[in-house]
Amino acid sequence: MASSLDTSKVMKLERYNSYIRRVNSSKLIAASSKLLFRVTLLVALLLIFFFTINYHPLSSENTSHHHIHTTTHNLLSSAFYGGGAAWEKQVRHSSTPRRANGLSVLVTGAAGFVGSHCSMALKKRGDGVLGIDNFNSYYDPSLKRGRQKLLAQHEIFIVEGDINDAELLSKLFDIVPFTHVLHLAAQAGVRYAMKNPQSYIKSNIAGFVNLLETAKLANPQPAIVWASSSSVYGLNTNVPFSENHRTDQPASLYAATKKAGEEIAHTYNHIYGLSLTALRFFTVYGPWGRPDMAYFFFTKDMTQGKPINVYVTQDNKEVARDFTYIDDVVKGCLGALDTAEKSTGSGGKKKGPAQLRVYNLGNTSPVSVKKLVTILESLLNVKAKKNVIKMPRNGDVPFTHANVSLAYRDFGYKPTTDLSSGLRKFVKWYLSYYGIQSKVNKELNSPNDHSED
Ligand SMILES: O=C(O)[C@H]1O[C@H](OP(=O)(O)OP(=O)(O)OC[C@H]2O[C@@H](n3ccc(=O)[nH]c3=O)[C@H](O)[C@@H]2O)[C@H](O)[C@@H](O)[C@@H]1O
Repeated sequence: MASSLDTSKVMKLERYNSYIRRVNSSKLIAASSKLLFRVTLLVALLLIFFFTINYHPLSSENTSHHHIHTTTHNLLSSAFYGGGAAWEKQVRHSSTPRRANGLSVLVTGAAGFVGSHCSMALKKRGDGVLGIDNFNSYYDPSLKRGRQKLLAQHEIFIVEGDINDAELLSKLFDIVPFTHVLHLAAQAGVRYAMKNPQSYIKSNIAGFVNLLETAKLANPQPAIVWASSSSVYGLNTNVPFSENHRTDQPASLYAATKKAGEEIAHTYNHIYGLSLTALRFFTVYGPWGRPDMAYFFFTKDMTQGKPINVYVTQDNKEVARDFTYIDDVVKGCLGALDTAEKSTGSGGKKKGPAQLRVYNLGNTSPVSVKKLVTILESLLNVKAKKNVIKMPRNGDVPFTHANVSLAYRDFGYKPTTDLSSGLRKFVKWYLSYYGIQSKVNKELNSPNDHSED
């Protein structure tokens, strides 16, 4: 009896245990399917989110949107980037020349100062122009958006992207057989290099190499004209600066990266047969200029009654620059593009020697910073609050002065705008762009001034 009672107890206990196991396992299944559902939902939402913000905007004017766009673009692969039939159509339309034997030019840094002016000039004469720009915030991106808007009115499309994005670059070269690249995208500014050295390495060295890597593989290989800088002359005291003077004493990291660019250009020309032309720009100024440059922020500070720092050398001598007006520089860039010979390589292989050139694009008549301020005082009709201080040891050189005979010989480069006339055009643009009604000198609107800027 006792044993049959025990047996039934054991059976009951087993049934109970098995019931508990069933309940537990169905609970477990329910819980894990809930979890699975939530994870799937989350992944789907994330995918939708990334896809939406990475979809290439066709004519985005929205800066905050762009900020998210570039940030996420850095996180994700460029597989999501650009693309789409409408986007490709714009790329093709913008880069197609409208004249016989017109060039098809990829302009890097097209929303920049020199880039936007050159893009317009090329388009006006019937060449095809496609821009690329990352719209970074080194200086007020709304000015870059303003230039983008102007370019869009002339049917020039700017792809929003970085020259470090190899996939994007090769995609552009797959779509368009560019004849030329005008490479102006860079981290500019001499003094900022002490604050953010890495940005110079990223844009001026890594970005340039990335572009050259893409160009060497392209078929046809384009001819490349790119922006070097007068700063490569560094501490050279031999004046005026000629292309054969020494450039091995850079005074700033900025100058060193531009000099490195010139050496890298030599390598790609030598190994892959790329046609490469470096243009050493001398302190370019004018309408739609860069707000980080002295003439620009002096104008801003002077109109707001703020003091400005006017540098002198350690031994109290005046600091001077060979200030060069934008229209002259644009003519130089177009001249260099027009005389650039074809690259000789294909599919990454050199087929013969190719052109390798370096030119100064300056104004040939240096003006002191003190004089620059006097001109601005007269144009703005205000007295500057000047702090005359010794030039901080931050990469600046005491003076620059270009010899441009080589550019004159090879493509007729001849600067025609003196600093007063150029600054008049700049100030006129500045006051109108920023909507400043001021007690500005009536002379600004002199009848001789037919500027379109
Ligand atoms: O030609 C070049 O290679 C370079 O020209 C400019 O560099 P920089 O000539 O130094 O031009 P600014 O920064 O506008 O300075 C112009 C002059 O004003 C002086 N300065 C600058 C700032 C300031 O507060 N006070 C002042 O007196 C500088 O020492 C310099 O002599 C550009 O900023 C560089 O990107 C370019 O590569």
